[in-house]
Amino acid sequence: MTKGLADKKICFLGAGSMAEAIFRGLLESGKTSPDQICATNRSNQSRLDELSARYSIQTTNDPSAIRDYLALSDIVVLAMKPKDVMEALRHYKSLLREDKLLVSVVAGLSMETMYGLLGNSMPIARTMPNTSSTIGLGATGIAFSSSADKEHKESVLDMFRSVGKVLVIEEKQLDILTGVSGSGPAYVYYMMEAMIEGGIRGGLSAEDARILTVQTFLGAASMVQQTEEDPAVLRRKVTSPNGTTQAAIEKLDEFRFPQAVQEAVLRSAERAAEIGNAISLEATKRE
Ligand SMILES: NC(=O)C1=CN([C@@H]2O[C@H](COP(=O)(O)OP(=O)(O)OC[C@H]3O[C@@H](n4cnc5c(N)ncnc54)[C@H](O)[C@@H]3O)[C@@H](O)[C@H]2O)C=CC1
Ligand SMILES: O=C(O)[C@@H]1CCC=N1
Repeated sequence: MTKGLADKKICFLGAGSMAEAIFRGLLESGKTSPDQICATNRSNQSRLDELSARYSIQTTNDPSAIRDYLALSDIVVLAMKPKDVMEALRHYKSLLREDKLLVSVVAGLSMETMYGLLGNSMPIARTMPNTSSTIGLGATGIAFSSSADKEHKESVLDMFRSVGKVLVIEEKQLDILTGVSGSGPAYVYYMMEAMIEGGIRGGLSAEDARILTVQTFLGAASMVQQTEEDPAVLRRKVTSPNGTTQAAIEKLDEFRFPQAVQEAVLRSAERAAEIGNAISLEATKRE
């Protein structure tokens, strides 16, 4: 077990897909043991039963037990939907103090808004992981508050390195990082869905179209990673003059594929900012 997370108690506020991806990585990498982890939600008992059976962690949805776990925790991971954040931070703010570290995975939620809701300057790591963390192949962006010290940073880096690659960036870059890698897996799945459908339309069985598509994505991503070549260079190596790939790329260009993907990335970033602004506005209104 590394120094960063050794003996640290970690409480997850939210027990959904992101929370599970992170604590699964922590447990599988051996960076924490199950007794260090507690996952909580508001009311879904069967989900908590499933998680405690699968990972042997502590779970609860009882508000007073959540308070007890929070009081004992060194690290609190905010892993709920943006719409639930304001209420949760207000509800638990007396327990979220400078002696703990808050790790948020919530899209768009700024440190300024969190500090406004908490009314203190506890150390915060604002992060943006993705669901590939579930299998240790996540990509996570992290920005730290100025109150985060070396040990806090080491703990958070340890946490997210256990589920994939980590980039420490400025907070203002987190929204665009969300557009690339936070939402990114969905664009890739969308393209895979379309390729499978195209294969089926052309006469392949659904199973064969899926096998070929998955292997093509795995192979292409690994080629970029292992050869370190520019994707554009690798694309040109597939594209014989006047061949099949050129014909296909011309069709993608006809539908403005590159523009569509770029606009999607930017729109996701814009949406993250909108979500963050909406929470900030709501928080100020209710002060
Ligand atoms: N799903 C994704 O691909 C990614 C999600 N995120 C962020 O992660 C956060 C969570 O997303 P998911 O795990 O997908 O959501 P989810 O809907 O799977 O899980 C949310 C969990 O929060 C719980 N919750 C709500 N209010 C609570 C409260 N007051 N106390 C304790 N638990 C509470 C819910 O019961 C549920 O267990 C979101 O803010 C999202 O922006 C970040 C990166 C990627
Ligand atoms: O769609 C969302 O809002 C979350 C954040 C990044 C990925 N999923």
